[in-house]
Amino acid sequence: MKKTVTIIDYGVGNLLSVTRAFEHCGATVKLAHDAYDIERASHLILPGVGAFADGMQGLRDRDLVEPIRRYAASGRPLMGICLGMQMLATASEEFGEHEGLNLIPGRVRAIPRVAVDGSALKTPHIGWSPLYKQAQVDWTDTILADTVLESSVYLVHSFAVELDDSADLLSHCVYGGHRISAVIRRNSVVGCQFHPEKSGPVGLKIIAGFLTQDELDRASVT
Ligand SMILES: NC(=O)CC[C@H](N)C(=O)O
Repeated sequence: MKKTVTIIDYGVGNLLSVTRAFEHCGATVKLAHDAYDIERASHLILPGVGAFADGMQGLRDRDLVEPIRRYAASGRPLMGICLGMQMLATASEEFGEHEGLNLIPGRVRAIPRVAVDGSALKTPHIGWSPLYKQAQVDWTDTILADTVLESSVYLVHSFAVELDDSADLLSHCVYGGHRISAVIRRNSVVGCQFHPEKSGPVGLKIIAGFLTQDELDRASVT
């Protein structure tokens, strides 16, 4: 059955490329502008490009913060992309201290300016990086299930999520020898620091994997 994906339109997001990618994977795409649209969604996407503070202000201006938190608590699938992933965290240090959605506990901090070998590290990190899976994770029920190990994905970012609980990490990238959270997940909420809509066939597999995710039993949502 054709899945319907609802993309949150809060004034800060690359809606067109995300829409095209989900439609390419066979989904019907709707945009969410208010709480009603979010309450009716079965698969919700939080895209995002730009500054964390602007993103969260965009949600607050539209009274979308609590509806997104209620949606996540219901156990339905939610995917945050790039800035959208960062907004799933507790808070961000990007240009100050800003509260996030706190759906996956962690803090958004600047990626290091110095590589582990002591050389200077350019930011933003722009380009393709292999996606390394966490060995202890059971992949069968995740969005990465069909993804080839160490497939490359496309990133554009200067900040990254540092998780409170490493059990929420599904996959990491490596930049300058530092581990960068690439895919994080708690309950039905998943975040991609990279852009799956711009990561070619691998990105489309990850998007298709998200479409296979179904609502969790509410009792299992921690
Ligand atoms: N491409 C982006 O929107 C980046 C998100 C965030 N501002 C960061 O620098 O990590």
